[in-house]
Amino acid sequence: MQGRVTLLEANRPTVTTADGVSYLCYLRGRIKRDIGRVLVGDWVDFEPTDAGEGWIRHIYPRKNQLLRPPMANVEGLFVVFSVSQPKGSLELLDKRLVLADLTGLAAEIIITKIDLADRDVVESLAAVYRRAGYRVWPVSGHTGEGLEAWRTTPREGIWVFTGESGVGKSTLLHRVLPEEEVVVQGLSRIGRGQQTTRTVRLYPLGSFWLADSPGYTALTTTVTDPARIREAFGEFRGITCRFHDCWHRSEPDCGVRDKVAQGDIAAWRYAHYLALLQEWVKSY
Ligand SMILES: Nc1nc2c(ncn2[C@@H]2O[C@H](COP(=O)(O)OP(=O)(O)OP(=O)(O)O)[C@@H](O)[C@H]2O)c(=O)[nH]1
Ligand SMILES: [Zn+2]
Repeated sequence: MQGRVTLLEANRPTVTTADGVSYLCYLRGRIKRDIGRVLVGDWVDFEPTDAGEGWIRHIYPRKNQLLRPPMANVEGLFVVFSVSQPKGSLELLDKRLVLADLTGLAAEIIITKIDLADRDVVESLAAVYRRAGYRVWPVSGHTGEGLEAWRTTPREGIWVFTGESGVGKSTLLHRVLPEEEVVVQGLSRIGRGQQTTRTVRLYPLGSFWLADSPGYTALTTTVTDPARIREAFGEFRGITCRFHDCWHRSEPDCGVRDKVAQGDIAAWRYAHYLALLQEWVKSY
């Protein structure tokens, strides 16, 4: 049978099939040797036992892999942002969005705590990111406003919350997942070594899977091609510059800089673009 690893607890994967049945599985020694450890998100073939458990026989190749939380085959990130209490950093937001893009992950932006925020501020922020090509969801984890539209939008695969501490990620999780099923995140020791790993569980949420991963999502990349960073700023697309390969830095007749000067492109987005170029592409 085929299924997806939806939980890894004490080194034992739980595999869930397309019809929603879960099997607590074992990993054969040979697979451990050949593939290493199984990750939440892995697609596997397994052999069910009479006792309702299963033996994993095969792990399918992974499309991608996150280090923290340790997961495979992630489709996208919900980058959670708050304009007040705490006021989020737009620099970190842009960095996360670009890193997601470079890692091959989709990204959508959730602006939460809108019950505490100035609506005009939320709307103008949303407009900037929609212009850059993102789906933006203004919501409140407290009143529930906006959550239905976000949750019921069709998506595929596994989605993970990410964002700064205290922004309201766990509040959103508790709001959309069935109360009795949400396990409090714990630290569990895995293997013989000293490393500790947080468990992640996947929940089906309409058309997609939501991971109840803890706050921090580690994304790292080594960019050698600065064009990838330029492409990650969707609002630059379709703008004409004198040079078709313009970096929008100090080149003459740069359409992007004109748009920034006119206020059509947010000055902070442009500033973050320049900063990221500098930070990641040292030789540039
Ligand atoms: N008014 C209001 N408060 C919220 C909202 N969402 C979360 N909070 C509050 O903000 C605080 C932090 O929320 P959490 O959900 O714990 O934030 P988190 O992102 O999971 O935080 P970390 O675990 O540190 O990463 C809590 O006191 C919540 O009650 C919201 O939509 N409106
Ligand atoms: Zn330009």
